[in-house]
Amino acid sequence: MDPDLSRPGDLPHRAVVQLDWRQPARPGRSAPQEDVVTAFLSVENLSVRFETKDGPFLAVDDVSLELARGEILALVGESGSGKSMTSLAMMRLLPETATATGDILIDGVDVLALGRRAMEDVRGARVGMIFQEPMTSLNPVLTIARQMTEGLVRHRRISRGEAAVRALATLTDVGIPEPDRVMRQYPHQLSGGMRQRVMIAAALTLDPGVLIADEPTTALDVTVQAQVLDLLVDLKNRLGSGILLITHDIGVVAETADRVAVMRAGRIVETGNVEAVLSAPQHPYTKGLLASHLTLDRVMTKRGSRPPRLTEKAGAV
Ligand SMILES: Nc1ncnc2c1ncn2[C@@H]1O[C@H](COP(=O)(O)OP(=O)(O)OP(=O)(O)O)[C@@H](O)[C@H]1O
Repeated sequence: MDPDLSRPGDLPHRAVVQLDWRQPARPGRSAPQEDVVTAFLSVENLSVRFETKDGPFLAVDDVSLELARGEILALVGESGSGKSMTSLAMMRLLPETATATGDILIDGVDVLALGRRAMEDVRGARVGMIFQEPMTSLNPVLTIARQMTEGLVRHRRISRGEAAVRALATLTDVGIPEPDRVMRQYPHQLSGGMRQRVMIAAALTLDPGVLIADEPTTALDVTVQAQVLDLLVDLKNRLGSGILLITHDIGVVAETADRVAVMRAGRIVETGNVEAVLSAPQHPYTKGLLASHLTLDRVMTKRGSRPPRLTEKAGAV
């Protein structure tokens, strides 16, 4: 599908070139121009506060992060550290008792300032979301075809027939064998791994710049987990998707991510390139996370021994 270049959200990430604002032009010199990896998603000083009977509680405390297209940023931390609240705030899907403050820019759009209808357009079209358990996101009484084409018909105003062609192509993109047959099936007729692939395909149909994947493999068995993670890396490389990968598993970070932000008690305590953070963690909490998982050698060995690419696999899950 050709991108609609009139919409900033459809610009291929490689085309993003901007003046480097960090180096203002001096008299007599032309302003330096260079390729800058522009953040598609930018979060600044985000806090999420709950009013509880014991008083206010900050589930997310002054979090800042950026994500460009074509990279995977892992947000890692133990249960309760605030990962999900951070991502739900980005999608404006927080519980009603929560209040978010700060700045969240998605493709230049100030998410916290949007009205409800405008936010519905951002969801799906600019940011796709994948959850841990696809059955909670897929509608059990609708065929896969119906669920895959709904967003396209609504957001892109194309016919059901055109939407079906696009849906079929996206199912093929995520490595689903016999996509024609899968289109006619219901979620319960698919394996867990296949459902997660369908979920990823559904999130991709509108060609969003960013995918938020909240523990996308936790509910899957180990072999299928590796295949789904491999798929995310493949999508990043092939389609240039930016992926925010939320996980409690440092092994998943080592396997998949380019950069990592380590979260603890609502705050980001350490951030950097994965190799740098995993081989020389600075914060005691990061050291603890690593120690409680695998020895460092094993984590880094895992990263070096990525499973074969999707296209080389004999059978998809
Ligand atoms: N409705 C709520 N009211 C009050 N506190 C809440 C509510 N929902 C979540 N919290 C608290 O917010 C904090 C952050 O929760 P969050 O779900 O973001 O953590 P997490 O890192 O995603 O954990 P997990 O991996 O278990 O999902 C936790 O301490 C949690 O107890």
